[in-house]
Amino acid sequence: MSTERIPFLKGHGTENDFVIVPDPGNTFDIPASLVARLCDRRAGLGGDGLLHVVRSAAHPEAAHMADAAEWFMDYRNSDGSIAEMCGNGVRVFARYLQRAGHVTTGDLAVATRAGVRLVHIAKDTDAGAGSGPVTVGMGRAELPDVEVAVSVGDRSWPAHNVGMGNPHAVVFVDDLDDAGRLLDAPGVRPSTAYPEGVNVEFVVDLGSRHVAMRVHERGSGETRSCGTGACAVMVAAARRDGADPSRLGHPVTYTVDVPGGRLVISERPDGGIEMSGPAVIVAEGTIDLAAFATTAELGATG
Ligand SMILES: N[C@@H](CCC[C@H](N)C(=O)O)C(=O)O
Repeated sequence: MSTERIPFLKGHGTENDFVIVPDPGNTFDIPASLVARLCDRRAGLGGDGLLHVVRSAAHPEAAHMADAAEWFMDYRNSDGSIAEMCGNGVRVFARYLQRAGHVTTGDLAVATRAGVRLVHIAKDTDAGAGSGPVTVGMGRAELPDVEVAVSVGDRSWPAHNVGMGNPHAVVFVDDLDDAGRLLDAPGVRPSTAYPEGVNVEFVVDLGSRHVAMRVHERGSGETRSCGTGACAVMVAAARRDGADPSRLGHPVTYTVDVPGGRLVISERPDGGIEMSGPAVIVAEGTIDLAAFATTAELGATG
């Protein structure tokens, strides 16, 4: 990257936090190593992931969606790896577009690696600018017919295999502490079930159609929320509870509490899933790229 200073914002959705890099023309090269440094909570800005904001027409992975969605969410996990979709991220992405004046409240389409997602930005509440919830059409869940199991230490549970554009394994446990410290990724078997890795959600019941979860995210570790994970949890809970909307013939709604807040998720009889939650921008500034170069890189350029 030749540019020495680039703009950034910081935002979160239910405390799943992101470094946002606006780059409409896709002129910045942001390699995985730089993503990891920017997301580092001690040596960088800190974040569970990075949202690279690019016009679809300017990005080779999104140009085919440019007619349907002007903007592409080029999402990266905090270790620099690429993911297909980020449910909290797409709400924060929409909030950034609103704040930057690219869109107003109402409907917009966002291109992602999982396809185009329709987003609705609600009007502000009395709480101030950017306070209205953001609702995202998350598409349909895929339910591969493969038995999977999740383990932590010497304990193991059968898991629900749910695809939300990205892969999830959902386990129902008696206590969220059963997940342990989640510093390391839980074991998931068989390894062939998730060749690209997996996000793992641990879930407890709080009441009727009300659950709480913790998550270990592929590429980011334990986070305080995962939007796609919450949708996977909703789908798994509805199947477990005999509340499959396609059988009932009406929508089903679950409240999913995460360590960083609350998400409300509905599934329609046609399988379409909608998620609502907050999206907040908390800071804006400039990144001095020289400060993120390694000693070796500085030596090579200096
Ligand atoms: N936090 C996100 C999911 C981000 C991607 C995930 N770690 C993966 O690799 O699939 C969300 O809110 O959905």
